[in-house]
Amino acid sequence: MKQLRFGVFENAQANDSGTATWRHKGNKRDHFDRLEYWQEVARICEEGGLDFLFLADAWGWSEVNGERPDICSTESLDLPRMDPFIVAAALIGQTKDLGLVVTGSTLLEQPYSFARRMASLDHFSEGRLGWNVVTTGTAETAVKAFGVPMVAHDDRYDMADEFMELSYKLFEGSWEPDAIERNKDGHFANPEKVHRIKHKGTHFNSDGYANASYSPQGTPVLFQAGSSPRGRQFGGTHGECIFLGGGTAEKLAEQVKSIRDEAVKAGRDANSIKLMSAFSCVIGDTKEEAEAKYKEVLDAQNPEVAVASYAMFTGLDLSSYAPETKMSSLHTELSQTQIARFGDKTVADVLADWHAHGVKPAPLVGPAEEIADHICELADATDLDGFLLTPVTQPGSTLDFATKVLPILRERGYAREGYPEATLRERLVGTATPQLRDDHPGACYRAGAKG
Ligand SMILES: Cc1cc2nc3c(=O)[nH]c(=O)nc-3n(C[C@H](O)[C@H](O)[C@H](O)COP(=O)(O)O)c2cc1C
Repeated sequence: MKQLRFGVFENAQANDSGTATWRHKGNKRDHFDRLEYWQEVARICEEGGLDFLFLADAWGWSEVNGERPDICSTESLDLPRMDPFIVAAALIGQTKDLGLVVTGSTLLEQPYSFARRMASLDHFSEGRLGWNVVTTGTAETAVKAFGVPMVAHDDRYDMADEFMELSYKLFEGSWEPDAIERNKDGHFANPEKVHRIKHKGTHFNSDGYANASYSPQGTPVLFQAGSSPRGRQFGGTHGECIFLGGGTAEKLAEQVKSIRDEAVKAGRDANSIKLMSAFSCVIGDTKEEAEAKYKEVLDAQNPEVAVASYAMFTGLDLSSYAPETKMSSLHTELSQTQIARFGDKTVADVLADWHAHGVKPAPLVGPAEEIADHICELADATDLDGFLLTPVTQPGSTLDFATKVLPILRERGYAREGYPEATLRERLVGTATPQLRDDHPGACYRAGAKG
């Protein structure tokens, strides 16, 4: 039996993942732009002993035939959003142990300034920062908004590899961990321990000194969730904690193995990567109560959201097809996964499915014991290291999980008691020190960067 890790998926916007549950009377997510909302979520996470709060993010928005449908505004489907870095910064002083994971795009950020922002958060949080590395799937609208050239899918991962290389130089190689002496009778920093880094690449150039000094973890804990073959290869090379989108035990076990195999190919220990599956739940004292609770969530959602949101991923307007049309007869040049994954289902089945949970995994609906059983069985059958709760409503979903399911998992030995005195990396990845493991590709850039 493994002691599992647990995180909560959040997004600084009113809805996420293709659903729009903001109208539900108990859901406070529509106040995502108020600090009190985030303070409450963070407090629940920390009191519940969760490992981290994960702040997803995306740039851009989805369009159908070059337009943003009005329902995207009336139901707040992609916009507006808040900056996850600012949310994390605002929560550092409110929390003591909770890990804070921010999403940063290798397509749209500038590595040099990005490294300073990350180091600042890692310093202030005393080593509780994680970086979810994304190449930005919503690239087309995002690049137009940023006024930068479009980069094709696999090339975005090549660009991400180079972004990582330069980031490692800045995080690991410019300032040695003990460069700062802060000695009023001597030096502030030892010049022999501050190194110039040089990087001349295909996408990025940099020549100079990192703007911020070595932070408690050096490189923040690296999270990733790419699922394409190139995405898995990237994750196996750089990721320390990888999210899977959920699914059956069989599918998850296959994905876990494939990512561990990628790690080995990259010269890393297979178990140095922690694999966490997204999951969702609605909890009641009885099955009937949980089902009634879930029905309230579904009833609060405008059914047209499913049509608009599905069209965003595929460009297809499912309302224009007969309900009994087989999904296998449709075609898109956008996300083909969003057709293929429904196999032989009909248009009516898919709209019902999408209305219920969008791209999130279908929630487990039932009493806390049943949810805990499912988590334990999945962990035993798959070699997963943990789970990422994708809430249905907030902060209710997190509160229910933290106060009803986690105590059962603790009793059974699947979840740890309390927080150890450790950085996020030591706690989550199980490293002996706060820094990257020696077999991680970033470790070779420590002190005295390569040119
Ligand atoms: C749990 C989870 C969280 C994710 N969070 C984000 C995110 O915050 N921002 C983002 O652009 N993509 C996010 N993704 C998507 C992945 O990072 C990735 O872009 C997507 O799986 C497509 O990868 P691929 O092109 O390699 O298949 C997430 C995926 C999962 C499963």
